[in-house]
Amino acid sequence: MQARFITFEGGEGVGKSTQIQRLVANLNKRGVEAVRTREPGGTPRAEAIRSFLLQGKSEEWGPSAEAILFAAARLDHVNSMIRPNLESDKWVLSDRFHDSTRAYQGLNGGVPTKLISALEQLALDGTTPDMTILIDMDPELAFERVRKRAAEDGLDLPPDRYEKENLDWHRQLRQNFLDIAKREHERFVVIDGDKSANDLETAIWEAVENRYASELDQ
Ligand SMILES: Nc1ncnc2c1ncn2[C@@H]1O[C@H](COP(=O)(O)OP(=O)(O)OP(=O)(O)O)[C@@H](O)[C@H]1O
Ligand SMILES: Cc1cn([C@H]2C[C@H](O)[C@@H](COP(=O)(O)O)O2)c(=O)[nH]c1=O
Repeated sequence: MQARFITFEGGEGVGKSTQIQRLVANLNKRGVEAVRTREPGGTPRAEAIRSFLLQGKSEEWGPSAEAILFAAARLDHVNSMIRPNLESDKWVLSDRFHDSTRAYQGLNGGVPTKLISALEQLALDGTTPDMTILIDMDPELAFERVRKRAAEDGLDLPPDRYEKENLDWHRQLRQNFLDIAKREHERFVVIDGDKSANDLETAIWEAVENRYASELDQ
């Protein structure tokens, strides 16, 4: 069976982490070895860059430098984690990947497409996702979920680098992802995130099963 590389994308709090865990479990039930990872991060070196970026320490450097840092983390992630797992026939599911750089640093941050494309070429070097699941939802509703989670966990954490941007910024971000998905409609599946976690799980499983029916039947 050919190993597949699936990425999850979308704004803050739309349910990516929840659904990626469920998809790994569903694939495992079908006898598929699947591993879960995230960006920025997924390797010790990339996690170090994640802390620096999400604590906002890079903000004063500007969006182009931040895009370069996300790409540096991605280069290590692809070379040390994603590609080796795919080569040993494991499916890799990543919570965010290069479309986040396009949407956050490129389309919202104003980083020129030429730089974004050059960084993609450098970091991915041909390791492009086979399928991208975009969980699309109103950012206001998604932030309600994030606030509820923080209240339930008794946490009073400061918002991270991008959570603190205003609602218009996040509405534009949502549109950016939808525009990317429209341009690359063969790779993307857009799922409405405004449903229960169980209904979302079913919709995502149907999309994956539909696309890889012959492989999952082996
Ligand atoms: N379908 C859903 N309905 C209601 N709440 C949900 C749903 N899916 C996830 N949640 C809750 O919403 C919060 C955010 O979910 P999750 O962490 O999966 O989102 P995320 O997209 O990975 O977030 P982030 O971008 O902040 O990492 C969590 O508290 C989670 O339990
Ligand atoms: C990969 C990637 C991520 N980001 C942003 C998006 C989020 O605000 C954070 C990651 O946090 P999460 O809770 O794990 O979703 O980083 C970005 O701006 N550019 C990127 O390439």
